[in-house]
Amino acid sequence: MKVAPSVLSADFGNLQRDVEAICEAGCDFVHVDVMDGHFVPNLTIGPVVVSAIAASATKPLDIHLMVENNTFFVDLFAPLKPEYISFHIEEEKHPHRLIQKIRSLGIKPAIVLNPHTPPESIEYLLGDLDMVLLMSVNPGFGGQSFIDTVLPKAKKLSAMRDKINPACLIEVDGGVSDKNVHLLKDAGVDIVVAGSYVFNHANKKEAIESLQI
Ligand SMILES: O=C(CO)[C@@H](O)[C@H](O)COP(=O)(O)O
Repeated sequence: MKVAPSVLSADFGNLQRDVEAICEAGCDFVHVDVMDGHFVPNLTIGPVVVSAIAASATKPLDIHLMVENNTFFVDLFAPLKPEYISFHIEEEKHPHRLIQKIRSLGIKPAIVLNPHTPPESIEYLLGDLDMVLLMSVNPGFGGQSFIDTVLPKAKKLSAMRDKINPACLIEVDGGVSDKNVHLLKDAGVDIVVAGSYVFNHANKKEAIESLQI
């Protein structure tokens, strides 16, 4: 299991220190939550702060867009050369076109599904994706409880992925800890995003390693 700590739970007064700390502690990706105050009822960071994160990070960025105008934000963040840009299927009229655009910029395209969105909604996109991100909380905030219906959903998606595009990774985000990571692994998940679990832990290396099972 690979681990992408969510910077949303970092101390923003000491962002450089916290980003360096998770990278030194052995995380696999740095997960960056971009919220516009419209698609979700919260507002986070834009390209100025994300470029400061990129400058401190020694691990690849995994940018999760929670925004209304995906194309505008893809253009804003592409120059930072993240590993992944993920966008919500619920907010995109032309997801296939956007996948092609992200790939043409040299970035791996990923799609995010909210807790209620079925995996079948992306059946005909799966072959073109590098990753699918399943939300296990309602997007917008860190520190929420894990919604366990993501487990059968991840299993279903994993079976679809094995048939259609075995190289496509499955990531789960929200309420992840050492208590549920084994269940996620059994369901076929490859990457977990963890915010409060990693940043509230006294020893970040220990926290990250407890998820890298
Ligand atoms: O995208 C989001 C929330 O919208 C997540 O990345 C959270 O930031 C994860 O935080 P925890 O649930 O692990 O505290």
